[in-house]
Amino acid sequence: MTHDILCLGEPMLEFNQQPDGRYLPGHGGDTSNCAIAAARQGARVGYVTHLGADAFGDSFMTLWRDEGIDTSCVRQVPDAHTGVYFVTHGDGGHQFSYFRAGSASSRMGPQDLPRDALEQTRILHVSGISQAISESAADAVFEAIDLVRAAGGRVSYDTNLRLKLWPLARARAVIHAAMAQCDIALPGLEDAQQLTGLTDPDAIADVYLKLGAGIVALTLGAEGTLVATPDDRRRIGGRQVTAVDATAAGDTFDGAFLARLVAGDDPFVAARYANAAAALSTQGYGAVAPMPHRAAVEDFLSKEHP
Ligand SMILES: O=C(O)C(=O)C[C@H](O)[C@H](O)COP(=O)(O)O
Repeated sequence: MTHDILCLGEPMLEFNQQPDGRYLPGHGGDTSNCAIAAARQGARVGYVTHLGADAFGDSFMTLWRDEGIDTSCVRQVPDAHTGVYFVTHGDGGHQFSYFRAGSASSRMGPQDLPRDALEQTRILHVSGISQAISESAADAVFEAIDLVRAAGGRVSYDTNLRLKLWPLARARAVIHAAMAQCDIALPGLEDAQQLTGLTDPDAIADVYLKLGAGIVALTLGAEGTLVATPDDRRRIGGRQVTAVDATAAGDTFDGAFLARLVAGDDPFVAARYANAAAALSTQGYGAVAPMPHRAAVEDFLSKEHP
């Protein structure tokens, strides 16, 4: 199968704190979230990872199959577990606590890559988290990027800076080395401010264009997105909704944005669509459950008053 989008990284079982203190089980992991968001917009999506041969791993296989995501590049391994994380909600928004060290995904290395699938995909999507989980996973991402680009595919990269997983200096070195090989840069504003030391969104977009990306979509939270190409740049306004949980809003943006790019939209039109999808995804708890399908996004956009 030729994929429009192949995502590579670590999925994790999610336990998301509810207003009554109980934890709602679900599925998370940034690149898995992106894969599901893209599939819900109609893209042909596959996922590359290792899971534990455990009930959590089984539940991801069922989830992805239900979402129409190709799992032929996923392996369940007997000697390591599937990662887990908890989401708690406080004054500063949501927080993540991880139980992922030694997980099956973090033990992946370059030798585990599905070379044929990587050489055939139109877009490979990876992130700072895909590289932060272990040195072997970081190496696997670099190798995957080389394979995809040598075969003529494009690479998309979300910074997703997680300082619980690695220190800033190492994150900066690895993320920027990888982004120098990427076509589509998807930094979040707070991540990019820490990674570049700059505050101004336009100056940050310039950094990522200079690194080599042909499209930069810098997400600005509720303010929307700054989309920049070497020839043009525009701020695409955010959508106002009543948000209860922003977990995976960035990943939903990524998946929807990439799905619309492969469908032929220009990056500015794709960002308007993806802003709407991301806003809708904040209206319920959990990473995956509230992600909208295409019809809901179209409906929301049709009610827009510019
Ligand atoms: O932190 C990790 O390692 C995860 O993968 C857990 C989450 O599912 C994503 O981080 C959500 O990502 P955002 O879209 O940026 O909210």
